[in-house]
Amino acid sequence: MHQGPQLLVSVRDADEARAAMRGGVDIVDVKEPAHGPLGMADPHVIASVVEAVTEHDATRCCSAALGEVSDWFETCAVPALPGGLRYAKLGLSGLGRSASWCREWQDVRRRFEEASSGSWEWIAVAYADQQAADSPRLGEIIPAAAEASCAGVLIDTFDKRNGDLLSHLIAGELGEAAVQCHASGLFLAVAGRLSVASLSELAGTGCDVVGIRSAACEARDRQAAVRAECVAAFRRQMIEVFAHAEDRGDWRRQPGAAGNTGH
Ligand SMILES: O=C[C@H](O)COP(=O)(O)O
Repeated sequence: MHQGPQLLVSVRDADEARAAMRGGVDIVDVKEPAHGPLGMADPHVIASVVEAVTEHDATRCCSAALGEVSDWFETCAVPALPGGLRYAKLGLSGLGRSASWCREWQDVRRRFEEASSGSWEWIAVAYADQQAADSPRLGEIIPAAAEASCAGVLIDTFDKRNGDLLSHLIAGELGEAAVQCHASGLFLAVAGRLSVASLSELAGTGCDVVGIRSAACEARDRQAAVRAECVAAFRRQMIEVFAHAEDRGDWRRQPGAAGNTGH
């Protein structure tokens, strides 16, 4: 059994979730890619993915993208999330110059919690292309995530047309982020147009979760459907590359082992 990072695959519906599970995904992330980097799927779709995952294999878990915090400013009501989610995440784009982004993030998190009967843990999201996203900096988000009792931090890219994660942050910066996250009881997930070619650089960073959508789809087109063969091929490479780099990082921490619980 491999002990490297867990593999997260973003899926848009239950069919894609089943394909990702055939390919060996660990964390099934529900996201509508047509609605942006953290596009929220319809709550009924989220519920059907949770059901498909629970039926298939209870050892896998689900996360959901809930859009950007700013998406919910003008909306009176946020939708109720279905039960069975392990993690949820909200983006912070557009809040880079807001002195009150932490409070705005907290307010939207609270609204989702109050609207829903189930519970989950939060993942804070830092965009590697922080200027394009106009989001708070990674260095501000990690302590805020710890303060908010998040389970982890995801570093992703905002503009999916402009480079991958490693074109915005070098492996050393990801390694520093992993050290800071782990010191605060948070796991570190990384994503952003990652491919098998990214794996050797990621292997020394200490990341706990590797997230993909593009690499899980035919021809790396993130709007296309997730294919089991693409997920399986990525997973095989991930296990191999991380096994060879065993002594280079502290990647043995897994989501769920964090000191923080609840939200
Ligand atoms: O959370 C993971 C993202 O959905 C990754 O998507 P991407 O590989 O297309 O950047």
